Amino acid sequence: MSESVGQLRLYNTLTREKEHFAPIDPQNVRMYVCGPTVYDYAHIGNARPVIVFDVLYRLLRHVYGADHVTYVRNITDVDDKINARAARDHPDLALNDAIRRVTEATNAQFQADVKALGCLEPDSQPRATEHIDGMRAMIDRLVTQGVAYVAEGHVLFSPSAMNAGEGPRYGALSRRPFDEMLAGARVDVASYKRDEMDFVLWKPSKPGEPGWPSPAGIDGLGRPGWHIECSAMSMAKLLEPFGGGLSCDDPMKNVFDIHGGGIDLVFPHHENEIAQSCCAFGTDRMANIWMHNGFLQVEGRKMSKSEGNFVTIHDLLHTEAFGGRKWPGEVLRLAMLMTHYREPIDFSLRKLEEAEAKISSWNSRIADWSIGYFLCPPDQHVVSAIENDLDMSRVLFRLSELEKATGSSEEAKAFAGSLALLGLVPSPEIQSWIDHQARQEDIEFGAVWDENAPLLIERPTVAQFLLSERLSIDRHQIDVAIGKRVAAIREKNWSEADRIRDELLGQGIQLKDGKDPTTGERVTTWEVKR
Ligand SMILES: Nc1ncnc2c1ncn2[C@@H]1O[C@H](COP(=O)(O)OP(=O)(O)OP(=O)(O)O)[C@@H](O)[C@H]1O
Ligand SMILES: [Zn+2]
Repeated sequence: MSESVGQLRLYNTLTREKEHFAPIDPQNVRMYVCGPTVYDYAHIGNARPVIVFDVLYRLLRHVYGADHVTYVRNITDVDDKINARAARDHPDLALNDAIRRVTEATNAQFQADVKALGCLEPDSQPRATEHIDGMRAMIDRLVTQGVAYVAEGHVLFSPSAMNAGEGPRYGALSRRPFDEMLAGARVDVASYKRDEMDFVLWKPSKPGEPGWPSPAGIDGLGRPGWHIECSAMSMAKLLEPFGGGLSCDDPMKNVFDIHGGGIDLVFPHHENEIAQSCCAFGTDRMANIWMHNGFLQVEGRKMSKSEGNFVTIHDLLHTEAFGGRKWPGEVLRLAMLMTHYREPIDFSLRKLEEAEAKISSWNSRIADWSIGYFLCPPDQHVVSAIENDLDMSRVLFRLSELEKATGSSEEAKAFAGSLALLGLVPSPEIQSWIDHQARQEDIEFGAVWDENAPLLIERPTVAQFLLSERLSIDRHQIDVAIGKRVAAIREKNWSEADRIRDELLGQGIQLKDGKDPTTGERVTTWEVKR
């Protein structure tokens, strides 16, 4: 753990205050973020929570240690929108096969998209369809407790039954008056509901639709509602392995640290998650801190599929759909991080250009300084700024100070380490992949390398940059080896001289012996073997 333990402050939607963060168990800091519903390409608005919570994840790993943080981001692979898309796109297939096609392809695309945006993989990415048993068990518990009821093959949760009890209040997170919640719920007013506010935990499936044996003694197959999915997946991944869950009545074992998502999820989704989990476990909270990112907007309106004002992450990375050109992942990432995560962002060409100018000036500074990102610890002021509810404007200010440092100074190294902490450099996996590729004879930097590696396609500047960075890390080592070889040649120890030459060649470094035109002395230079 670093010395900054205990400095972290996060804005909590539950209390509407910036709070000091104290993990329930510093050995295992637990965070859950609502992930995508996989039926279509993710748009750049969907990338905002992924990037914001990736920065928080990286910070938590820095503060508490990489092995002491569990980050779960779910994949919603059961949803009516998915069924509709599957039927439309694959009319020739049985619905369940069509659904599998849609969810697998969409999920693979999402994973590739967010990786290109520099996001680490969460520790766990549960799929709703793998946790139906947990959902059924929670639903049974809620029915037994009298806060949910069966009607016409559905199971519904009753907020008014919850509020009639002793426990936490429904509506505490969104703090909306009941009538406003009614309007905002956008729930269909179905005949089987006792109350308009009641929301679906389980619904019957028609023949041919995906379905599982139903809970609460209902005959026939059915499927879960969206909200119960997150309650069950957070239970399975953040509570059960640590002694919590439905069979445990220790309240603290059934609470985790941080729950996140976009601001649109506060109501009804998160309100409903809280209602389900708190009633099922008998706790007063589901998670201690609730964090929500603001919208990414276009001309003042939320970017969304239904508005039709969206551009996909894939299109930004790989096509010329936006601004007539492609945009590298780190530029998109920085453009997102230049605004505080709770503020709205207006997505524009100018924003991307501004981010790109910063990235290229930073990259060339680091290349000039010959510093490796991953070897340097981040600057403490940058860490403190991120710890202050991800205060990116202070981070950017500090980076602009550090950028003025001189090469190989502590500040220069702290600058490089800070960019690594922010995920603004390609990940180590990508870097080692590039190193591997660089050793292949037929690699031409600047070319399209591999259609199956979309991350690197059309990103020659990053590739070249990484190559120079890799070499700058090794440069000293190369110079030392050349010095030893010169000494061996002087002693006429040819076998040792050849051994050193071959060893370097094995690392992709080709030596060239020549003579200085004026002094006539032997000069050895080197280049990357092509
Ligand atoms: N314009 C946006 N700005 C910021 N976050 C967003 C935006 N649109 C969606 N999100 C977030 O993306 C995450 C994934 O949500 P989901 O897959 O349900 O997308 P969505 O809400 O269906 O998108 P859309 O509104 O376009 O239909 C959620 O956390 C949601 O809050
Ligand atoms: Zn959720």
